Amino acid sequence: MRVIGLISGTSMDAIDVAVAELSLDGPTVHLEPVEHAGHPFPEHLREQPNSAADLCALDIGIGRAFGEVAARYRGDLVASLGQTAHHEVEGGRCLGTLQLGRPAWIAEATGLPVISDFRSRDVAAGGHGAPLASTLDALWLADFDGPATALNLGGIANVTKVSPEGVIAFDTGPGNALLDAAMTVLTGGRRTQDTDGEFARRGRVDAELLDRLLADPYYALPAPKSTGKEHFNRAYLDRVADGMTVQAEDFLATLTELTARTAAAGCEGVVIGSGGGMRNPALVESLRRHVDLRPSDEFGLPADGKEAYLAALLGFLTWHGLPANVPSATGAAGPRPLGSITPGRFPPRLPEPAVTAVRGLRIGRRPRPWDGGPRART
Ligand SMILES: Nc1ncnc2c1ncn2[C@@H]1O[C@H](COP(=O)(O)OP(=O)(O)OP(=O)(O)O)[C@@H](O)[C@H]1O
Ligand SMILES: CC(=O)N[C@H]1[C@@H]2OC[C@@H](O2)[C@@H](O)[C@@H]1O[C@H](C)C(=O)O
Repeated sequence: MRVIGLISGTSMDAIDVAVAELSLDGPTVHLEPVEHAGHPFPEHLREQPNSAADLCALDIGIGRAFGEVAARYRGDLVASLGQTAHHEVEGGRCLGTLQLGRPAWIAEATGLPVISDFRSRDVAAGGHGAPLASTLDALWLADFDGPATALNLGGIANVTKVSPEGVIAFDTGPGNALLDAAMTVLTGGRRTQDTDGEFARRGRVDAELLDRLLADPYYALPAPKSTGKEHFNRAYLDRVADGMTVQAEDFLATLTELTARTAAAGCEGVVIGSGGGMRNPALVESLRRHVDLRPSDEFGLPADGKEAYLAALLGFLTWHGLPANVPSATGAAGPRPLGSITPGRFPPRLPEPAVTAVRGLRIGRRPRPWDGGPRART
C-alpha cells in the first residue's frame, strides 16, 4: 500500500512529506521510497500559544497546512507525526507529550484515513514516546554487519544503537536547536541558521563555554531519555553564557563542537547520519573527528526525508495491527500499536492483523514476479 508520511520537526523549518510503497513479506517490511519533499512551514504557525484559544487555532492551522500538503500526493493512507507543541519530561520520565495538527483536517483535505498522535500510547505505557526513529532503525539495522548507529541531526539529535546486546535509543541533546537559537540572537533575527557552517568554520572553540555547556546533567542521564526545545532553547543559552563575552563565530564553533561531541558519545560502530545537520559541513567535519559518519542516502534512505518515511512506516505498522514502538528504546512497558485512526471519506476497512512479528526492513524496490523477464517456454 502507498502511505503518505508527514512531520514538521522541532526546527519548524518545513512540513516534510514522504510517499512510500510499503508491503509485508512474512517478518520483513519492504519500504520503497517513492518521493519526498519539504514544504514551507507557514510563518504564523511558529508562534507559541498563550491560551487555549491560541492552542486550538494552532492545532487546526497545522492540521490544515498538513492537509494541503498531503492532498498534493497520492496514497492509500496518511500517517502524521504532527508538530510537537510540548514534551514534558521530569526526573527522567516523560509525563506527557502534545502533538498538533488535527487529523480531521487532513482527512477532510485528502479523503484518506489518517493515523496520528503516535507518541501518546508509548508515553501512556511508561515510555518517552521518542525517539520513534528507533522503530525504523532497529528493523533496518537488524542485519547490519557489526554494531551500527543511526544518528538524526534535527533540532534535537537522536541515536539508535543496534548491536548484539540489543537496541538502545535516546536523544543525545541539541542537534541544530542551539545553533539556530544562537544565530537568531547574534544576528538580531536576520539569520536563523548557520548556513553551511559559515560562522562556525571561521571561529574557534571557547574552552570555558564548552565546559559550561557540557556540565548539563542531561548528558550523564542513562537511556532511555528524551529532551526538546523546552530545555535546549534561547533562554538556556543566555543562562549558560551569563557573564561571558564570546565572539559570534567562536560561539557557533563551540556549539557545533558541543553538538558533535554529545552526539558522537552516543554512537558505536558505523554511524548513519540524517537530518538537516548533515547539510552543515562544520558539524559533519566535527563529527567525523569522532566517528565514522556516512549519510543515510548511501544506505537507501534520503537524509532529508528519513523522518517522513518513518511516519509512513509507523502508520503502516499500526494499520496492520503491529506494534510500532521498541520498548528497550523508548522505555515503554511493552510493545504497543501506536496512534489514533481518523476515518477518511469511506468507512475504514483495516486489513486482517498481521500474525507474523516483523523483524527486518528492506529499503528499495521490492522485486516483482515479472522482474525475471518473460518465462521461457519449454
Ligand atoms: N545548509 C545548511 N547549513 C547549516 N544548517 C542547516 C542547513 N540546512 C539545514 N540546516 C539545519 O537543519 C535544521 C533542520 O533540520 P531537520 O529538518 O532535520 O530538523 P527537524 O526535523 O525540524 O528537527 P527534529 O528532527 O528535531 O524534529 C535547520 O534548522 C538548520 O539548523
Ligand atoms: C517529542 C518529540 O517530538 N521528539 C522529537 C524531537 O526531534 C528529534 C528528537 O527530538 C526525536 O526524539 C523526536 O522526533 C523524531 C521524529 C523521533 O521520534 O524519532
